[in-house]
Amino acid sequence: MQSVHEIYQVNEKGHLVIGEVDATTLVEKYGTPLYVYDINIVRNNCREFVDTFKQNKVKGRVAYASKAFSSIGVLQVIQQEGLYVDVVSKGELYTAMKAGLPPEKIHMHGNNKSRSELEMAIQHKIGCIVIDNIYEIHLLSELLDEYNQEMDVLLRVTPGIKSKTHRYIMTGNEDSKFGFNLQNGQAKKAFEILQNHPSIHLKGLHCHIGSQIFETETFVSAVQLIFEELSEWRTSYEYIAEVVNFGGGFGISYTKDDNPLARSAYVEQLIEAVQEQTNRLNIPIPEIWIEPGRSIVGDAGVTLYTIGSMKEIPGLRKYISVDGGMTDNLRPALYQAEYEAVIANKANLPNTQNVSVAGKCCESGDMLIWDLPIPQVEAEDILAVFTTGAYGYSMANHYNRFSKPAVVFVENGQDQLVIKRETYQDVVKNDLPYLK
Ligand SMILES: Cc1ncc(COP(=O)(O)O)c(C=O)c1O
Ligand SMILES: N[C@@H](CCCC[NH3+])C(=O)O
Repeated sequence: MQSVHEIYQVNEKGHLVIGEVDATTLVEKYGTPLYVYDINIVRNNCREFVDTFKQNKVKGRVAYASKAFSSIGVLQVIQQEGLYVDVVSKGELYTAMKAGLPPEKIHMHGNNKSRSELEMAIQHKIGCIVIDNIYEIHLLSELLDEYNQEMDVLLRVTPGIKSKTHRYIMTGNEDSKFGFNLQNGQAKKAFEILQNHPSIHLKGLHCHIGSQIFETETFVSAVQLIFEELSEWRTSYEYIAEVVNFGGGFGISYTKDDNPLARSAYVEQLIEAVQEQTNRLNIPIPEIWIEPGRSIVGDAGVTLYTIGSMKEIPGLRKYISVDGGMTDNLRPALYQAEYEAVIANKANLPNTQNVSVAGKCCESGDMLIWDLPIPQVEAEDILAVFTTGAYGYSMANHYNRFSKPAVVFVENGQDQLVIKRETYQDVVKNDLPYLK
């Protein structure tokens, strides 16, 4: 596999170019750390998913999992590309509404939706709620009565599949906090409550087996298990699902060692597996919904940092420190995630040393990259870390009271600020003095 940065160009000055804009110009204009998104990549990723359904002449729906990166600007792009949006909180729902998404194009997830989250979903008349547990069924039912409203739902099931990914991002295994267990009859119990419910309309089943998955066998197993269940419900209750939703989880390439399939290949495998099951069971093919997050925005993002201090421990390691770290990218600390990077202002120089890139938080574990080949560098050089578009800004935090970086979109040579850099006033804005 090629290195991820090989998709980027380097200009005659030897500077990295993102979306036809010199990365060093962006740094001069907006400062660092800076998240930069090439919006053409986001658009192409959306289109690949949508077009695969069209080409296969199957009714499909692509909902962007906005947890990967939620902002008004990105959701406007998502809407322009015709996608739906999935949200997991009031904050994500609020952002989607502010971005102008029609409420019927919004789905809501969550393993512990609160009364007020469900109320907000009902008040805005969103398109679908993915129900996760029995408590939620009762709460939703009570609220729908109160509001004299109805709601389309999917039932989230955990099929008991261990997807081949990091333990923290598996969600389809039996021992998971998400969804109704298929094996032990919990899903069936939920179905029995919902089958003739006056205000909750069960459209079908949902299942998300995990994230950053490189193969399709586990998706195909999920399809088989879901249809086995649906077949039982058909025999016992004459129930026919209108929708099956297989979530997101399609892997992307962070380093040259990652070998994801094409986006279209994940979708084609899902379609094929569903068709096989519906043919076998002789039932109409339901709509197939998916919820990609990472594979929409992940490879579109690059984070630019300024290099500061450096330290060499002879015979052991050379550290270079940057002006961000686990506050803008939690993934290395949380999942030992690996990244590739280049020196944006020296992108045409040969690599002559191996370094470890440290963040500036007070944690030894705040390391962004352990082994990075780079040319000779000095303070003030710019480090560009690739593939930071998913779960970067969305998991950014204020540890050590760092302010959150700015986000810039670039497209066809134009750049635009879409999230302002936080100020220190922003950081303390909710603090109140303790008056005694
Ligand atoms: C229910 C659900 N849908 C979709 C996603 C998006 O996953 P990914 O970003 O891996 O595509 C997630 C996150 O893993 C999720 O929990
Ligand atoms: N935040 C995770 C993925 C979790 C997906 C949400 N269910 C990551 O960065 O890989």
